[in-house]
Amino acid sequence: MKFAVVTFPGSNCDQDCYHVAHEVLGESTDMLWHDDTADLSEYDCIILPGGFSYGDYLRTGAIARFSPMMESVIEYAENGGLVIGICNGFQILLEAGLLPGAMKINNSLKFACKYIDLEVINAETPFTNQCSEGEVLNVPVAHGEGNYHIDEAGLQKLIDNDQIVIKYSNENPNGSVADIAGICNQKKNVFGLMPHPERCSESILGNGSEDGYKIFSSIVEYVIKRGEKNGR
Ligand SMILES: NC(=O)CC[C@H](N)C(=O)O
Repeated sequence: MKFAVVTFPGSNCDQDCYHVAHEVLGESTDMLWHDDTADLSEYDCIILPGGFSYGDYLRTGAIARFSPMMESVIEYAENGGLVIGICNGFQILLEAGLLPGAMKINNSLKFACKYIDLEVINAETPFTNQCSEGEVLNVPVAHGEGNYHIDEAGLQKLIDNDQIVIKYSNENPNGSVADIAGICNQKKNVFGLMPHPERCSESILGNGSEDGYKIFSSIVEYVIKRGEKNGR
């Protein structure tokens, strides 16, 4: 399969995502630059990485959302392409309107940087099929603006459509509504999460968790199965 990672000015997890996709998973992976547009149809999954795009000015993701490459990503997502936005990538997906809701500054007004337990709520998405429902994953968070907000009607929609993919388990590090750590769109092809699975996808890092690998291997598994179904 083929991944692409988009780099924005201020991205700081793009190389980590590339490393996991290319080195750890062993999949073909391209780096794309925010200021280009591209026909993304050759890719099986686009990764919007974490970081501080445009210095987090205005609101996180609010400027990056207008990058030319995001026009291509929006078109790709609307055609059913897989998109995963990690941390700042999630913030960009919200600003781009590919996912519902908005991000506020953490309730603590402090940057939260720690390992945290997550509960898998929906294990039937392209991004979580290697997990089981209720499984707890230990994955680091690192953000100042991860306080996910959505109004009551919006939250009910997320619940009704099984769009809440992962929740904070023991501790909510930012005050997000309903302990939400990651959501997908209604069609389940766009996924945004605040925690960083690319930071815990291999044992050599020595941090005791490789749980992030399950998110990336879910994507590979989904693409393989989809290919088999389509006779590819
Ligand atoms: N690790 C990141 O992606 C940083 C997230 C973000 N820009 C924040 O601090 O909220």
